[in-house]
Amino acid sequence: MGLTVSSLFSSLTSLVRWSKDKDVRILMLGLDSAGKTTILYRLHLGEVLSTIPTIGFNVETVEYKNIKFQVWDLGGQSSIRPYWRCYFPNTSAIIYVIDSSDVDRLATSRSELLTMLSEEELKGVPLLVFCNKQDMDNALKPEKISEELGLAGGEKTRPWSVRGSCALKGEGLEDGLDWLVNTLQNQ
Ligand SMILES: Nc1nc2c(ncn2[C@@H]2O[C@H](COP(=O)(O)OP(=O)(O)OP(=O)(O)O)[C@@H](O)[C@H]2O)c(=O)[nH]1
Ligand SMILES: [Mg+2]
Repeated sequence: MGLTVSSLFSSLTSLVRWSKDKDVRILMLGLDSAGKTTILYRLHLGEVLSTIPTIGFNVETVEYKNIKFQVWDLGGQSSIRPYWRCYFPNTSAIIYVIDSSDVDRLATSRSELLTMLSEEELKGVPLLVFCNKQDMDNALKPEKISEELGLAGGEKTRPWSVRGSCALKGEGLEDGLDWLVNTLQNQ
């Protein structure tokens, strides 16, 4: 019993130390109009803001379960994508956002994702994919997008998860963050 209490205390202590000391820097990437900025402000303010295309980046602190995430939301237009790499150093986790209804650009989104994952600076960094806009009639299901991305066959160097979300309704976002918190804490 004594041992159990002491090991519980020690895990709690390490959890507190982890959340205080660790600079949890999250990069949120994906093609233009995927919903990144909408997700950022949904998480930061708890509401949906009207957005314009991001030229450059937005950065906000998102506090979730006593952990402060510094979330960097980068513009996704093709002319801006080459600058994503400037933000790669010291990244704790990547959130990659896909517009599930943008079927025509899924291949482009996959190719941008795979290019990014091949970067040395992001080696082993956990990846959370949000298949956003699940409210749209033509949205592909997360399972289908996951299959198209092909991570199950090829990505063995990092923890990853592909999940559905609807930023407008706030659905799926907390489940995704829960996965991220658990993954980071178990690293
Ligand atoms: N139907 C639906 N629309 C969404 C959802 N999330 C975002 N949108 C809309 O998609 C559009 C683009 O959203 P943004 O958040 O600006 O997209 P972004 O990924 O930041 O785009 P860039 O800044 O250009 O890279 C906006 O009109 C949002 O209201 C969603 O879950 N469902
Ligand atoms: Mg944006």
